[in-house]
Amino acid sequence: MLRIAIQAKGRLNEESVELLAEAGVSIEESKRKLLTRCDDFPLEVLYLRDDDIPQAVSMGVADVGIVGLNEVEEKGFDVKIAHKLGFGKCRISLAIPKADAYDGIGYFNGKRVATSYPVILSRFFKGNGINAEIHEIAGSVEIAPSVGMADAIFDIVSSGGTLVTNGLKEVEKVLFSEAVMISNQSLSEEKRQILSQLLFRIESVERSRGMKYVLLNLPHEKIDEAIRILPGMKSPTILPLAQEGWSSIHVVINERELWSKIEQLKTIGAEDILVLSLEKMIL
Ligand SMILES: Nc1ncnc2c1ncn2[C@@H]1O[C@H](COP(=O)(O)OP(=O)(O)OP(=O)(O)O)[C@@H](O)[C@H]1O
Ligand SMILES: O=P(O)(O)OC[C@H]1O[C@H](OP(=O)(O)OP(=O)(O)O)[C@H](O)[C@@H]1O
Ligand SMILES: [Mg+2]
Repeated sequence: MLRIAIQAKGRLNEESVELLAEAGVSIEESKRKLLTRCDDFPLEVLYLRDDDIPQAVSMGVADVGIVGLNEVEEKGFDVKIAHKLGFGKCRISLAIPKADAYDGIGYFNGKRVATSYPVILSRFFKGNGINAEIHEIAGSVEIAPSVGMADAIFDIVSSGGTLVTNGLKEVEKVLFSEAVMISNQSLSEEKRQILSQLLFRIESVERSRGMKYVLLNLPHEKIDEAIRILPGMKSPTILPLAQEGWSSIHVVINERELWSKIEQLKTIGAEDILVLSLEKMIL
């Protein structure tokens, strides 16, 4: 049995639960306690505050965890980053009052900077030879300059909307973060195997993201041209249709290229085109 810690509530909770469900590991909402066993996979789910996940994993209270890279860096516990998960993307940035002129990082010398990430910030300042005063606050960091609590801030930015609302501008992007799967450094062989099974499932889900399954009908003599339009992809499946002289082609296409490929296929005579979502790609 592997024990995974995920955020109890907040920004990463929903997507963590969803990812596990897509990997065939379902947690019944009705059964939800702080520690829940999954029915269909040897996994126990422990719900924690995100701040506590790195320590729980490093101590072995949980074997693995889903948490923002920012928390892993800030807390500094010895854990392994087993997989980047691609959601909860944000950055931690330095921001200053909009009206201030910014002429480089020397701006911060002698300034008071409010943040919930003092470790990452002091490492950054140290690395850049900046001597600033760091004020640790737990939340509502963006309000600090306008109430005179600080001259600048160091906090999470995603759309940048919160900064604009508070009359601030982003001047240095210090850390790019996303949700990551962390693991304890010394998992037993059995737990390591469950984790690699879980990661295999997660990778199959990730691979299918943005991919579409396309079916279309085409005259036999156009098949070579169709294959040329679809280079770089695994060879398409070609099945004869009951109608003489026609085939059905099945192919997986990246959503980004979908319309341009379909337009090209139509010009060579493709008909009856069906585009389906792909749930999983297991290689
Ligand atoms: N605006 C955002 N856009 C994208 N990701 C974000 C954003 N804000 C935070 N995150 C990511 O989501 C994580 C959790 O954010 P959340 O605001 O839920 O944390 P919290 O308030 O500290 O929660 P908790 O109650 O668990 O301590 C952050 O550590 C960060 O990795
Ligand atoms: O650049 P933006 O898209 O505006 O996002 C950034 C904001 O998002 C987070 O706060 P959240 O909304 O989670 O509220 P919180 O202060 O309760 O954490 C973070 O602390 C920033 O304040
Ligand atoms: Mg927190």
